[in-house]
Amino acid sequence: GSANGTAPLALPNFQIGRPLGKGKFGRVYLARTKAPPHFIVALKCLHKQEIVAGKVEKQVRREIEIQQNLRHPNILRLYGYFHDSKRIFLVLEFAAEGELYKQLSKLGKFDEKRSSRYIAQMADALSYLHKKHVIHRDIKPENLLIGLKGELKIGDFGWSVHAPSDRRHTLCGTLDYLPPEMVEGKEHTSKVDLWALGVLCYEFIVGGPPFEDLAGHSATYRRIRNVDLHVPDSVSPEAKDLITRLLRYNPDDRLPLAEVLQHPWIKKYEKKRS
Ligand SMILES: Cn1ncc2ncnc(NCCc3cnc(NC(=O)Nc4cccc(C(F)(F)F)c4)s3)c21
Repeated sequence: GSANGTAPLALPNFQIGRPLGKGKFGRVYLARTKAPPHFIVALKCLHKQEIVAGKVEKQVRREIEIQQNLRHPNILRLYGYFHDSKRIFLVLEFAAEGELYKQLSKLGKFDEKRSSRYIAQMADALSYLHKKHVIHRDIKPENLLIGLKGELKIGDFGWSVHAPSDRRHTLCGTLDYLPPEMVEGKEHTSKVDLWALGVLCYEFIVGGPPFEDLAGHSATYRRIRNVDLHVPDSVSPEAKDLITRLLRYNPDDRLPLAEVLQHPWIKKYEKKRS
């Protein structure tokens, strides 16, 4: 029970603020609890008929079940959810600095110090996820947010699964982050996230994904399968070394997360402990 007699996680208990963004299946609003302490959250509103039409209700359920049990500073918290006749609401941690991809498109690319810190935070979050046998499977700038202290937060576990998984999904959205094994519809393991980490590192430093091919999907597929990688000379040798150790065709040849966190390019920019 609560002060006004309704369950705490219910719409009447929230004051809705400005829209924060809109995704495929619904909008996100800044919100706060009416009753003190005024807890600030991001409220994602999903429309049930769109979820049913998109045949993604299983994924939303899985996301809620997975994300509710995750506690890590670089993973956006899902505090809970509630629904009314037409909508499902996800009560999410509010990431005060907003969407990472917006900063990336505004700046064009990140300097290597900022990129290194983001990649270190990603590797930390991914090793936490993999220890819980969760593969995110959808690591890309659009799913990353930035917290109050400039820290990276992985959001949107809509495509995460318990490892290993070979469930075929109609993969929607960008192909740029898919590893060869997913492009070829093979069984995939948590090592798909290692490939995505390499793609992300390249995109942060260079400003665009490594296998993008404006000739279209099949050209991108081919470049991914052939690991047709060209790292510009503007990229430092240490950063290039990490990228090439993650973007390996064979999942078992990809640098494990523990070694990513010990890589010279990561240690070089680690926050100095005063
Ligand atoms: C923009 N913005 N600015 C600040 C800020 N702070 C927090 N959050 C923000 N935005 C919301 C980020 C999200 C986190 N988790 C999500 N989860 C989801 O959207 N799940 C989901 C939906 C529909 C269908 C499916 C599936 F699986 F069925 F496909 C899964 S969206 C913020």
